[in-house]
Amino acid sequence: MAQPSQRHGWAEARPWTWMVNWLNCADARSWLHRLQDGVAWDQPVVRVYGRHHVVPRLTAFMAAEGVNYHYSGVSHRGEGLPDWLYPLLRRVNAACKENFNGCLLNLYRNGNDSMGWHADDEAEIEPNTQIASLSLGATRDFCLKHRHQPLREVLHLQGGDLLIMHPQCQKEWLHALPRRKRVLQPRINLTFRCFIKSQGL
Ligand SMILES: O=C(O)CCC(=O)C(=O)O
Ligand SMILES: [Fe+2]
Repeated sequence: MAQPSQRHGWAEARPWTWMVNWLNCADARSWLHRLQDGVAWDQPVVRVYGRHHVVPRLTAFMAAEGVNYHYSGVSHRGEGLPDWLYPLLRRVNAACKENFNGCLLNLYRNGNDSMGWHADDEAEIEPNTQIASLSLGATRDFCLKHRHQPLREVLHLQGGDLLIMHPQCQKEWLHALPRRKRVLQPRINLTFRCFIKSQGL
């Protein structure tokens, strides 16, 4: 019997590639600790529909000089990628066949921290490039829903998993990381992105 999605012609392949255990346990744990202790984490205030909110997680931004990135009233400026990130960046670049020049980092201190529905479709991101999302630490549910069709997915992302979001993922789908009260351990997520550099740099 055809699945409902096939009967309605919605059986196209999903626009992402999920690489489970892309980093082995030891590497995933050592990157988690290094990032937890070595990154200057911040808790920005964002403006959404004219109201100010403290984001429910900690964040950091790392990018090449000349990259400027704005979302929800928050501005980030690239100051060069740190040398210690390159061994990881080279592996992510090779897995995705991209040349990422920036990374947004999120630290979810426990299951109370979250991220709402959105797509990473800002004008500063190079069109038709992949976004690579590396998970470290606690397993969390990563939810996706199609913008126009009744399609939803939940991926249980574990420490060491690499999720490659293809360009259609931002065009046609939204994603979110909902609160999960039972999760007590921290999780770090890095999203590697190709940013358009400002003119003249
Ligand atoms: O934490 C995650 O898995 C998602 C992060 C995310 O969507 C983002 O940084 O844009
Ligand atoms: Fe995102």
